[in-house]
Amino acid sequence: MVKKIDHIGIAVSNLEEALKFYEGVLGMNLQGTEIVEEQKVKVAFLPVGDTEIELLESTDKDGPIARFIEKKGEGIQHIAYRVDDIEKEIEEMKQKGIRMIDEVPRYGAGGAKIAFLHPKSTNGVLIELCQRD
Ligand SMILES: C[C@@H](C(=O)O)C(=O)SCCNC(=O)CCNC(=O)[C@H](O)C(C)(C)COP(=O)(O)OP(=O)(O)OC[C@H]1O[C@@H](n2cnc3c(N)ncnc32)[C@H](O)[C@@H]1OP(=O)(O)O
Ligand SMILES: [Co+2]
Repeated sequence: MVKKIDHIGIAVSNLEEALKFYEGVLGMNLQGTEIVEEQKVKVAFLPVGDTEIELLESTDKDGPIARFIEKKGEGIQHIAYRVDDIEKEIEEMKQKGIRMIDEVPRYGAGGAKIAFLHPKSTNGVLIELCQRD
C-alpha cells in the first residue's frame, strides 16, 4: 500500500516569486524545474527531509492549476503518496469503489508513474499515487 508522502503539491501563480520565499526565507534547496506538458504545469521540486515540496505553476489558462487558483486561490492542491505497484493500487481503489481520475497511470515529473483519486472520494483532498522505479 502507501509507503510515504512522496510530495505535497502547492499551486502558485508565479514560480519565480514563490521560490524567493521557499529558498530565500525557508532556506530550502531547489532540486530542479521541469515542464510536464500533459498536466499543463511547470514544477519545481524542493526536498525536505524524506519528502518534497512540489511548486506548481500553470502553463495554460485551462489547466488544472489555473482552474484551482481561479476557484480557491494559491495553496495546497494535492498530496502525493508513494506506492510500489501503481497498476495494482489503481485496481484495488476501483474495487473499493473509489472514483479514479486516472484509470491508467500517466507520467509526471521525473518520469514517475502517477494517478489521481477524485477529491469527492477522499474527504475533499486531491490524492496522487506516485511510483518511482
Ligand atoms: C506534475 C505532476 C507530478 O506530481 O508529477 C502533478 O502533480 S500535476 C498536478 C496538477 N494536475 C492535476 O491536478 C490533475 C488531476 N486533477 C483534475 O483532474 C482536476 O483538477 C479535478 C480534481 C478533477 C478538479 O477538476 P475541476 O476543477 O474541473 O472540477 P470541479 O471544479 O468540478 O471540482 C469538482 C469538486 O472538486 C473540488 N476540487 C477541485 N480541485 C480540488 C483540489 N485540488 N483539492 C480538493 N478539492 C478539489 C471542487 O471544489 C469541487 O467541489 P465542490 O463540487 O464541492 O465545489
Ligand atoms: Co504531484
